Amino acid sequence: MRIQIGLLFSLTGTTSLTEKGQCDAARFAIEEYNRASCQVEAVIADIGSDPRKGAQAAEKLARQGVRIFVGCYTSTCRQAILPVLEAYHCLLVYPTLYEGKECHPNVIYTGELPNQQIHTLLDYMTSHYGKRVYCIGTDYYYPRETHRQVHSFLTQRNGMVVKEHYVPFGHQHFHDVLSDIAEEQPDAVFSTLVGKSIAPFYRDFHRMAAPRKKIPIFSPITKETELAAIGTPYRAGHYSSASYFQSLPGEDNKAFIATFQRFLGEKRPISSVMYNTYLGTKLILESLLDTKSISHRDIVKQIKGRTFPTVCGPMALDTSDRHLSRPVKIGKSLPNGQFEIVWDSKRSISPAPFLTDTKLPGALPETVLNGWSRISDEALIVATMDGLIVYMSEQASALTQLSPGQTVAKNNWADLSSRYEVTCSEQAPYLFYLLKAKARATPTVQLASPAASFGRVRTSHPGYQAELNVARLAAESQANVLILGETGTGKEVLAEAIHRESERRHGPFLAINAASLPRDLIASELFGFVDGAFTGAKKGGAIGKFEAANNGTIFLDEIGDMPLDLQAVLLRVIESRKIVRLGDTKERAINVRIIAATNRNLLQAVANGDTFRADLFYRLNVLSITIPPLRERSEDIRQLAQQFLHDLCALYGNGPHLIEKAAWNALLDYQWPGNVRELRNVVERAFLLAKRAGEPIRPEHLPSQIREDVPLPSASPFSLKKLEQKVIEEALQKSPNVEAAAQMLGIARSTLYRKIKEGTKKLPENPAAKEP
Ligand SMILES: Nc1ncnc2c1ncn2[C@@H]1O[C@H](COP(=O)(O)OP(=O)(O)OP(=O)(O)O)[C@@H](O)[C@H]1O
Repeated sequence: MRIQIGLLFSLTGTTSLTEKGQCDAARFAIEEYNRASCQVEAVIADIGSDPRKGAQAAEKLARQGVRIFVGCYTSTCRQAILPVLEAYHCLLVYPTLYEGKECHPNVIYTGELPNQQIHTLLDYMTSHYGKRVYCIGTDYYYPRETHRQVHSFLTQRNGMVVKEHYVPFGHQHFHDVLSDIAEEQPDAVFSTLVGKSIAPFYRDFHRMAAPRKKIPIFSPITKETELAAIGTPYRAGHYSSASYFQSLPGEDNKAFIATFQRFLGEKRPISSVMYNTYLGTKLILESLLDTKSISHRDIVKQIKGRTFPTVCGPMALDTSDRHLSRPVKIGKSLPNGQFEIVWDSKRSISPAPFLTDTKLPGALPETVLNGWSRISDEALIVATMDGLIVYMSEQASALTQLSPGQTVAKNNWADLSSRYEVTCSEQAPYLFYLLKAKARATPTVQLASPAASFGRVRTSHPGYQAELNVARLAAESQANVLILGETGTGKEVLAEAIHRESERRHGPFLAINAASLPRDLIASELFGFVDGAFTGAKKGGAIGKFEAANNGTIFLDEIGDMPLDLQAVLLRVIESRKIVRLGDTKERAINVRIIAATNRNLLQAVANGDTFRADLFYRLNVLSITIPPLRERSEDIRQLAQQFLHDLCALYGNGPHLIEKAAWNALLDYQWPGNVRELRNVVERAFLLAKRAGEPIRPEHLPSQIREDVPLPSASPFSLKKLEQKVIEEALQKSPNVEAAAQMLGIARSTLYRKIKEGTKKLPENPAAKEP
């Protein structure tokens, strides 16, 4: 059996500097394999740093029968080829470090995740250099998302991102940025520049910023390949982190370098992305030997859960997802273009693709994180229940040798108490330790409660709590915000909470829904119009929502449905902070913060390149918050239902206060396609029925789809959709018109129309189920 493996790399284009090495590494792994059994052919496609080309190349190869791919460097490129992988049942080995938040069934990820690479690098940076950091990156998803995590990490440690700056792909002129860095004098620079921008930035940085103060650059991307392009004397004294460095000691690494360089025909540097590509390709090839199958399911089944030796130490493909647990090192760059290892995790760090914002399992109160050192002399350490230190006040850092990110075993805490007076308070999911040098008396300290509150939005779901941390940051900043979440999850409620907690709280909060407005009216609604601007325009004209929201916040709901031409206008407004009314030429300055929301996969739309503009996406996505669907936060169903019941009792003066156990079970089992909106409607309906009967809420007061809801048989991604289809179908059948069906489902009419249009369900034959 002759097997073809598609190598999707950019041999030309702005990121070719790094990707050429990755392509060589995959070829090397294949050549090594073929030496034993000559069965595999590498089919190379140059995707020219262009995601669309990547998708086209993948599709062409898939049509020719290729089922295994290795490749992609940028996340945008990976995202672009996912639909091809799904359509043709292919597997992709994605060998590049990335921002996480993904676990696609057709992908194996062999690059480092932020919890392995970024958090370790930031820990080192903050403990050795300081917490005032200047971020610079190339303008696309990975740098923006990574800087968001840097921001979140630093804020939790009383640090800050002093400024964030982005440049387009291939940008090579850094004079302005470097003057800015020289002015700001941060403790460190964090760079996510990629490709051709790296060498000019490091060179100019050396010339301009460095002489005043030794400011190091920390970058997850700048490795041996890039250092070679930077050259001497510009490349020494900066930091990176990864599992692999060429300078790793050990005979096995020496042998690997020697054979790889022989294959390359030159003494070219070897970097971690190259090693991760070699490793990923090798894993697939070894599995092929055993399974003799090119089915992505068989290959993954074969590799999952296995531990295998590497020159960096043992690694294993996690059984629950598709990322590697791995040891991580931090390297400091040397004049010769290699790294000196300055820190070594000495153990495998498990992958946490969905724990990218923070290591915290839940939200710690801001008061503790930001204010402790200012308001108290006590040394405070906060650790998770299994001993991972997630926060240390300045006093605690001064008093002990410990640092955040370290795990302290239970008996070692006891050891500390021989040197300090230690008071421990357990408030799950955290342990709070107060330390004092032994000679001093211990005053009683009231620890702040770790429960978080953000206006009406309360949650016990750890993932959502972490997202609410970002929402709090958003409230403190002027940045644009993008809220992602299914319909009815509370995007508008959260947007309003951010507004209410921000400096703009005394200004207006105006919401506009792009999907519910006729296309022709969106522009006039947003920007206003002058007399005679269009046929039928109101006499005297009108101001638009942007002007009306001046000094406040505008909430643009369903932004994913905004027509492309209007997206261009919106982008101009965001950049210039000026609007022009329709039919007018005069520019008017506005001071409005934009919070946008969508329940669509905008990134996919950006990757496809035809429905949403990438530049607008990145403008809006300065801070993005994802609200998990209600079915994933069952802990909130109870809390929200109780809150709604309480509100209803207060509103009606009396009524049932109790929900019977059987009714609770039905509520907790149900999948809530309409999310919080649906829950609120269901509780209100049940409240009124039970009130009339003078009873507590029982199952018979709940709608039939909830009483009869059968738990999903498995975590199949398709069953949920089917369930949703069933619910929509039933609602349409039972309702006299679409409006009533939408009400029954607890979703907006526009949302129901969209779902019908998406092919979720065709309008039924029932002639009654039509528009009124
Ligand atoms: N945390 C909350 N507390 C109380 N009510 C909530 C909460 N979140 C959502 N709701 C209720 O759910 C309804 C839907 O919320 P919202 O309109 O904010 O959702 P959405 O995600 O913007 O929906 P859509 O995508 O359909 O526009 C609201 O009317 C509100 O009453």
